Amino acid sequence: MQNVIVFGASGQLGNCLKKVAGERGIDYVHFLPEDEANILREDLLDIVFEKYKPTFAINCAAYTAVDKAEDDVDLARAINKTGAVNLAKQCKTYSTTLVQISTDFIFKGDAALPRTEEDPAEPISIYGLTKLEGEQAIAEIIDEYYTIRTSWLYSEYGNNFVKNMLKLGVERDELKIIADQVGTPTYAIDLAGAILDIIASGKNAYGIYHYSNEGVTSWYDFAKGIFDISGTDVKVFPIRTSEFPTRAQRPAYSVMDKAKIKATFGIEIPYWRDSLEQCLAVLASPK
Ligand SMILES: NC(=O)C1=CN([C@@H]2O[C@H](COP(=O)(O)OP(=O)(O)OC[C@H]3O[C@@H](n4cnc5c(N)ncnc54)[C@H](OP(=O)(O)O)[C@@H]3O)[C@@H](O)[C@H]2O)C=CC1
Ligand SMILES: Cc1cn([C@H]2C[C@H](O)[C@@H](COP(=O)(O)OP(=O)(O)O[C@H]3O[C@@H](C)C(=O)[C@@H](O)[C@H]3O)O2)c(=O)[nH]c1=O
Repeated sequence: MQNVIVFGASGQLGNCLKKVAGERGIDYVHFLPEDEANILREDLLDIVFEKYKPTFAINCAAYTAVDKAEDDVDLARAINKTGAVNLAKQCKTYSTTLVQISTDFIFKGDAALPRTEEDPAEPISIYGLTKLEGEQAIAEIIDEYYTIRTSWLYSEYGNNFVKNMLKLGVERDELKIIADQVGTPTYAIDLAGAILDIIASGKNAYGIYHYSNEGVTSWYDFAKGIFDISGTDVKVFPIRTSEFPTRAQRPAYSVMDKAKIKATFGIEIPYWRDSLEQCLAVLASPK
């Protein structure tokens, strides 16, 4: 019998896991509030692991403010690396499998082919670096882990590019969006479903996996898709990265190869625009 605990439950992915688990009638996943399960508080983790003795722990907790992380290195590293270490140590004690969520931003982004799990990581931001440090620390402590790298997450919950565009689209007459950063958006609801599938599979195929929606796009085309589907009337202009300076550098190309997760777990992945339509329909529906 599975017994699963979720850290970072009030974030975007945590909320999506809650929604999908509810829709599937899964009652063995426990969503832990941060005051009960701060991943930097080893005393609280001792209590939580002793209480649940979980088969799986899903780590959705992270420092995700990419630009802010450049000036907030210690906190980003504490949450993204030390937090992961703390969870891995508990998982070792309780024979728990850790599901760690990581990012396409561990890649440099100078390749022209979808990145596989074996491709070298070379982060160009503090966020990407600290997420990679978290991945590597987990692998040094335990063998029984799934590290799932995903990209460009969005959903009806939390702060994300889709909700930001919908807001800016009504506030402004025109927007300039970077067209030379290419990747794949991921509907966090789809990712949540995949995580629950992996747990339910009963397979012990531990290691690193890539998961995003299918397809390839730029932030510019993603924004165009959001405005087309939602019927938002705003002019959108494609620009180069150099025309939109940000504190952190972002990979120019971060498309991920998903062959491994599809072959290992038989997971079917929706095309990014189909999932975007679903999310926008949810956002447009009466609350
Ligand atoms: N968002 C994205 O575009 C992408 C995200 N990812 C990865 O996916 C995962 C989920 O991201 P997402 O849900 O979007 O992120 P969010 O920022 O929405 O959620 C992260 C959650 O972690 C919580 N948290 C922060 N510090 C701690 C702590 N010490 N203990 C417990 N909880 C803490 C945050 O709480 P609070 O808000 O109070 O700080 C927040 O609720 C992360 O690992 C992220 O790196 C990967 C690719 C893309
Ligand atoms: C608001 C805005 C953004 N942009 C660009 C900046 C950036 O290159 C891109 C996306 O900006 P955001 O700040 O929304 O996204 P960002 O926070 O960089 O998204 C990343 O978050 C982390 C957590 C991840 O792990 C990544 O996979 C990725 O999703 O859009 C424009 O070109 N014009 C605009 O008006």
